[in-house]
Amino acid sequence: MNQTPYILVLFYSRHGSVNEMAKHIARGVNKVNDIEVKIRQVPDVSDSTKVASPAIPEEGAPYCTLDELAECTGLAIGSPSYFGSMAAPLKHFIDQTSTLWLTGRLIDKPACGFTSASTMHGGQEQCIHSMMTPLLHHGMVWVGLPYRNKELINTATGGTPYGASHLANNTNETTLTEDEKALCEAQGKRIAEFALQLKK
Ligand SMILES: Cc1cc2nc3c(=O)[nH]c(=O)nc-3n(C[C@H](O)[C@H](O)[C@H](O)COP(=O)(O)O)c2cc1C
Repeated sequence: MNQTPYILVLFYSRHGSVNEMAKHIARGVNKVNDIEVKIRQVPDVSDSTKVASPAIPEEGAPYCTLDELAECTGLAIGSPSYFGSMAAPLKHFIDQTSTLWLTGRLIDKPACGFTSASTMHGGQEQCIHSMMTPLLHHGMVWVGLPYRNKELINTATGGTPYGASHLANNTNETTLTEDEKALCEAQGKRIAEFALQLKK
C-alpha cells in the first residue's frame, strides 16, 4: 500500500526553542495539500557510555527511526547552534544513516534546516550549513528561504536565507517573534511544495 507522502520534521532541542520552531515548520507543511507531516526528535547522548534512552521520550515528539527518515518525501532538520555547529545528538543520529547512504534512499529528496541560538552572530548560518553538508552527501537537494519572504529583510531577530532561525538570547526565550514564525511557516510550506514536485 502506498503511504501518503510526508515531510519529516526532525530535530534535537534541549530547552525548547527548536521544538517550538518545529511546530511552526509543521504548520507551514500543513498549508499544502496531498502531503502530511511527521514531527520526530532524536534522543540525547550520554557523555560517558553508550546508554540507550527510554524508547518513548518522557515528553515531546517520538524518537525518529531510520525507516521514518528513509521513507520521507522531504526533510526539515533542526538543531540548536552549538559552537556554530549542529548539536551532538543530531550528528549522532545522522552518523547512523550509512545504510541509507549506501542504498541511496535520500537521493533527490529536498531538505532544509533550521536553528536556534542565544546570540545574533553566534553561528546560526554556520549551524545550518553543518546540517546541509551530510545531507548533500546523501544526495538531497537543499532548499533555502528566498527574500520574497519580506520578514527576512525586516527581522530584528532570527531568520536567514539558508534556513529559519530563532534568537533565544541568554534567557533561553522559546517564544518566536512574528517574523520568525512567518519564516518557519514559509519554510515548511516551501519544503512541502518542493517535495511534491520532486516526488518520483
Ligand atoms: C554546548 C552549547 C553550545 C552553544 N553554542 C552556542 C553558539 O555557538 N552560539 C550561540 O549563539 N548560542 C550557543 N548556545 C546556545 C543555544 O544555541 C541556544 O540556547 C538555543 O536556543 C538552544 O536551543 P533549544 O532551546 O532548542 O535547546 C550553545 C548552548 C550550548 C549548551
